[in-house]
Amino acid sequence: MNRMKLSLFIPKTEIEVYLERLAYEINRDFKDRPLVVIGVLKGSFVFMADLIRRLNMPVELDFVGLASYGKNTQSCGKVHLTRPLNRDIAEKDILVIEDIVDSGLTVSYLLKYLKKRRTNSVKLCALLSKPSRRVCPVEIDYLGCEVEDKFLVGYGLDWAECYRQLPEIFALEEKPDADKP
Ligand SMILES: O=P(O)(O)OC[C@H]1O[C@H](OP(=O)(O)OP(=O)(O)O)[C@H](O)[C@@H]1O
Ligand code: HPA
Ligand SMILES: [Mg+2]
Repeated sequence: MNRMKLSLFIPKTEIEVYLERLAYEINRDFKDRPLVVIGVLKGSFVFMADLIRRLNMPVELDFVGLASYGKNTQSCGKVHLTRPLNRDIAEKDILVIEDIVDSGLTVSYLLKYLKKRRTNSVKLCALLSKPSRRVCPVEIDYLGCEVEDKFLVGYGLDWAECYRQLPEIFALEEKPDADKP
């Protein structure tokens, strides 16, 4: 990918509206029930940090590392487990945190992985969903917003490991090439 530009896609103020609503829904549904919140690294870490500080119930955190994009804007089709879950989650209520559900491959892989662990319940919270790109059907229990088919970066989302630190979400777009006819 060359000659790329960033266009603001979801500003901070809008991200905050999604955070408040999602936290409200999770607090309402779980009340004081303790939750094990599992973030999918690396993309979810910024969203997760902001969301958990709005949760009222006792929360334990853990992480699982999954990757399938690398330097591409499309999944390679195979999900790699880069960090396994290092704790027993039997009988626990689990909330999985994703930055984005795109093809659905990552989350489908994870839900299958968690199903083997005799949890009490597993719910999924994602900030973004790109339904037009879905390959694996996924039920998202708590969703920030649906987005169109654009490659997004910032707020934890990367392209080739870059842009995760941006505080807002941008679309990565090709610059019109002056040399092209
Ligand atoms: O629905 P999918 O098509 O599977 O795409 C969603 C996943 O892809 C991204 O992870 P990535 O593989 O880029 O790893 P990263 O989180 O380390 O950036 C993103 O953070 C999600 O985990
Ligand atoms: O739009 C995206 N941006 C960054 N990472 C992603 N992984 C799936 N979709 C995306
Ligand atoms: Mg990525």
